[in-house]
Amino acid sequence: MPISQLSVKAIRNLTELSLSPSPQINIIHGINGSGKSSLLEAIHMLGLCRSFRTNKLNHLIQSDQSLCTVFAQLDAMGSGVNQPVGVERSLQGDNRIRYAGNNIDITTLAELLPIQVINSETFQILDGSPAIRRQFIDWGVFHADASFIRLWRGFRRVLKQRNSLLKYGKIDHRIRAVWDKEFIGHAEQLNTLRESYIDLLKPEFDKILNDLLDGMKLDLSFSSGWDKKRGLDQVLNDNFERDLKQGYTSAGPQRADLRLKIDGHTAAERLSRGQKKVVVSALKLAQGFLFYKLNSRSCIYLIDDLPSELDQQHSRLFCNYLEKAASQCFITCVDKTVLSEYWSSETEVSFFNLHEGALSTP
Ligand SMILES: Nc1ncnc2c1ncn2[C@@H]1O[C@H](COP(=O)(O)OP(=O)(O)OP(=O)(O)O)[C@@H](O)[C@H]1O
Repeated sequence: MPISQLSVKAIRNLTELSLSPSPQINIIHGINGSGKSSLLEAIHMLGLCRSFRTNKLNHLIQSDQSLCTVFAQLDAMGSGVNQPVGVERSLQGDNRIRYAGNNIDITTLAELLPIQVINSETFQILDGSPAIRRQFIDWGVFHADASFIRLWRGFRRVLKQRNSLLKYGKIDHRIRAVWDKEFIGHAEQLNTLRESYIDLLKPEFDKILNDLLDGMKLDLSFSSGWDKKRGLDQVLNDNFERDLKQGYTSAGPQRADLRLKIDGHTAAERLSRGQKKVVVSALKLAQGFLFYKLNSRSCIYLIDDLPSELDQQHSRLFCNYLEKAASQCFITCVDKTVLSEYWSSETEVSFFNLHEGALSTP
């Protein structure tokens, strides 16, 4: 069981709250403004030290409070052994992260508590900028390959350095050769990790989408961020004068993207809102299934307002998949009856009613 005990203090309207969630399905219900999304945000904070709703974490801290905390008992490896994990964030921006009695960093925390969010923002995977799709890919690569984070940080450093040389305007060709070599080395390795991940993700996604969207076929493909036929060395050379004028590197993994097409058209242009929700949910489910295959443990799903955009049939199919994923899920909705019937009798489903930031007994 991932989270067996959860306590939240001073996150938005959640003054102080404790609950013992089910290892499987948790339905958080309540009227608008009762604090449902805030509870998901608290769990997200516990896993990643950030919110999925805002970059300004001070908005998360309850008005008149100087810090917020989230604490849980966590069986991170699914071995049956719980360890305490806690995150504290102050108005000054200090994070304190503790696991099993030790201070840990955010990367270690993210490894311990792999979290997937499905909410209205998840549509951005289809409609939004390539940066959002790269984030989606890199979530998977981070959890699939331990070398990713070091490589990614190295690549960011080299890219920053190359871009500042380009901005400066004059580059000695020997210095340029050194940085291009570094850039290409990092870029090729990063690209290989991303390509391998998408190769593994694709069959998972195709299968889930086929089941969820009545056999609809979408073509998922990965684009590296440069013309692979010419090779990155040649591309950097060909682009050099333009890059110098613009002051940044126009090709490389920083331009990678995920393409989703249907009958040759961009999925974002073709699909209805409900279909888009199914597609992005299928992508997130595929990541969860693949995560399980690669790591023999499950990730946690935070699903904000599951019924919105989905009809009954698709909600049911989606819930069936969540059951199969054997993940711990926290699902919010206004009316609990909508989500009461979709589960098999073996599934442990817990309901939590929120009212003005507090749990009320059923
Ligand atoms: N920093 C804060 N301090 C105190 N209260 C806050 C803070 N930020 C937001 N709130 C309040 O917390 C409440 C809970 O918001 P939340 O978005 O969690 O509700 P919800 O149950 O998900 O609602 P909905 O069903 O409308 O999506 C809101 O009334 C909001 O005004």
